[in-house]
Amino acid sequence: MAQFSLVSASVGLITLQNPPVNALSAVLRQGIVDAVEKALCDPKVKSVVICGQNGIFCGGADIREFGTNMRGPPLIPMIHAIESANKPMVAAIEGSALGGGLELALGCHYRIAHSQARLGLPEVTLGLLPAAGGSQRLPRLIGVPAALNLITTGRHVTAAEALQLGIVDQVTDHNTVDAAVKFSQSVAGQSLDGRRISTYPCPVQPNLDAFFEEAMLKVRQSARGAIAPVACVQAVRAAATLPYAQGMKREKELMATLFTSGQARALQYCFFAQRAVGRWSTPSGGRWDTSKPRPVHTAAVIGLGTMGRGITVALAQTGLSVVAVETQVKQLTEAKQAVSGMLERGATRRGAAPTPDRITYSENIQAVAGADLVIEAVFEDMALKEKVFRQLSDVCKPGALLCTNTSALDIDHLASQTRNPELVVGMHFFAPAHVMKLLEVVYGPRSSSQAVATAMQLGKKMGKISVAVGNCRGFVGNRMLKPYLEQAFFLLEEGATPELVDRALEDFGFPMGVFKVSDLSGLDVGWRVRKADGMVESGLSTGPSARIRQGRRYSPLGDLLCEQGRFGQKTGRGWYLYDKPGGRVSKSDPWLHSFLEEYRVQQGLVARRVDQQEVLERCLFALINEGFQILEEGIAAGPEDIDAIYVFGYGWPRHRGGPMFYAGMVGLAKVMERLDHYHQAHPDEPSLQPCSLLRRLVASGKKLHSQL
Ligand SMILES: CCCCCCCC/C=C\C=C\CC(=O)SCCNC(=O)CCNC(=O)[C@H](O)C(C)(C)COP(=O)(O)OP(=O)(O)OC[C@H]1O[C@@H](n2cnc3c(N)ncnc32)[C@H](O)[C@@H]1OP(=O)(O)O
Repeated sequence: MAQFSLVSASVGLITLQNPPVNALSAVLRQGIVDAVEKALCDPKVKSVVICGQNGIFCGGADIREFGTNMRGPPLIPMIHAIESANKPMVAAIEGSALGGGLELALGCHYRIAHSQARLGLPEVTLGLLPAAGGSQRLPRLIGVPAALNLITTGRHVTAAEALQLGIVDQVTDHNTVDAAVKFSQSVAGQSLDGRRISTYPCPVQPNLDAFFEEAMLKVRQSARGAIAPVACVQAVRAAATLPYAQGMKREKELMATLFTSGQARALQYCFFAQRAVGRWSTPSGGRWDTSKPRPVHTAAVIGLGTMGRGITVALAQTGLSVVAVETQVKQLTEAKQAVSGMLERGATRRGAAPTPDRITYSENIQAVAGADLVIEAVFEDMALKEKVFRQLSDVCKPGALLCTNTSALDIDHLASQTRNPELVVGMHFFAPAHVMKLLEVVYGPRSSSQAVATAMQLGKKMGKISVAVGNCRGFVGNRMLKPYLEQAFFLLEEGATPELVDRALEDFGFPMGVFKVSDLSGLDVGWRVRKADGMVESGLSTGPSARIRQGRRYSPLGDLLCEQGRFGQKTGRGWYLYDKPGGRVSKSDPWLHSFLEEYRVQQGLVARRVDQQEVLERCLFALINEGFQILEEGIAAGPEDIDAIYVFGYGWPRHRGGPMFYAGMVGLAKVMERLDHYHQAHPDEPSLQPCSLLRRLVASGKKLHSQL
């Protein structure tokens, strides 16, 4: 609802009340309409201030209402009524004014913001555009380039930037409502003719056509198939070229297409999934709302390779004291330099002071004795990690949480090396650890719920999307990646090229195809793992056993490239060719194509035409099938956990909602039917055999996601 009160004898104060973020639900919209009417009819009221309850102006339209039978007064006439009012309407912006919240403020005649406030039109991130006049008013207020930037990226701006851009009229460090009330009194009675943004002409943009052509090109490139950014450009173009009323008509048309699109549903699902993963639970009964995290003031990192350095930076940026341990002197010296460089660059980006003084370096593991939490980030080798955990168990203070940054190894086995296995959890960071948003928090059967809660809370403080997952080989993300990679290799054997496979995946929306990613992260990484698993046979043998391991199909292609020293970008050659070792720009490699042809001949394989649809179905449906298996085993608590992991850690296109959501969009019956089809053709590939949860869901007609 919206509360109306009279303050300072002549100011009508309208307070939006819809916790937690004052989203513009039907009830709140009705409340605003009623309160505005009251204010305008009351002769005592000479000016009006609109503010939000609990330190937040408004988080925008109520996203939960989308896709339902929307009732209540619509936003556009409500905002027009505010703009056309004959008493000054002032928005007092604290906390956030986002989406419909900022559009409401743009309907006001003046905007006063607190210095800590954030403003933005993030609709594009939900698959929409600012369709309550935002796409038409903002360009008129701040000019086309600045508005286009805000609307197509959805970025939030600080109050200082909003002032500089001209979105707000005043910024205060004091009580915003008081400042707005005072301000409103000072302008009461003045003409409002120049204050109604919809009446402004859009500032002239030179070379309009060329400007929008270039903008559209850029947006299409970065959108990777998302339709909302493109519609946002079209809406701003309408603002720049059409009178306001026609621009509004165009805004409405464009919104109508977006509003019911699958992409909007997927993006809005991601918004809620990102928040849902914070409400974790474990099979043993641990829960986010009943488990109290332990306080962490000092954290320690063991091992300062690439991952350890990133984790050290991420911890220091969170404001913790960090003890960083590296037993090799040369590595330690290099790490100190690298970490301070990363901190400096991070500080420059954020406009903050660097924080190297929070880090103490040591060559001795004894230095971690006082830490509340230790993250082991040594080389991915079980024997080495076992040794470190035995040492930590001796050295650390009672109650200290022991975490391992492994990407696949058994957490429970490591816990068994310590005196307090309940204090051991995995914290699987993604490289670069100070940049990537995802953190898998891995609990073993003996991890206490307090240990999980502590790691989850630390992840949140570090700005990560933390997802609690169970203990199995590769956890959730890497476990699902295995069948995806396998299928990509098999497709090469059957006639595809790395270019064809990568193109299909990039057209789907991944920033990089599987072979480009493999070149970037290094082919030797997987090779080492496969060797340790006894999968690698040196040289190329022929005959039926050459491509079978442990009774299932196996492709040695990656091993053969590694034997040639082709490790990807770092050696300048991998699945692609680079101009030099460390080069970033991939080129097709004729050698690789001849190698594949020779390989097929040697193996008696006849190349056939593989199309994009087969690439997508085999790679993605095999990955999704593993996701269902993971759900069935209870390794992930729900589909949102898997989807968040893939969207935030593996480049899954957000506008497709994550792999499990995508499966629902395609239709579970179709996914199962295609898997069955491919499994019949390739009976030696168990990852193509639909798992029993998928079969049961299809048989019962049940859905995995309520949104679908
Ligand atoms: C045929 C065509 C017809 C079309 C007619 C339609 C006309 C529509 C016209 C205009 C449309 C306008 C579009 C919008 O306004 S879309 C919404 C834009 N706003 C946003 O994207 C902001 C989203 N929220 C946030 O960014 C944050 O929540 C923030 C406000 C910054 C607060 O952050 P924080 O303090 O960290 O809190 P949480 O994010 O955890 O949120 C707390 C809970 O509140 C829920 N929430 C937040 N925002 C909304 C919202 N706008 N609607 C509904 N619910 C919201 C959030 O999910 C949390 O709850 P839970 O944990 O249960 O998920």
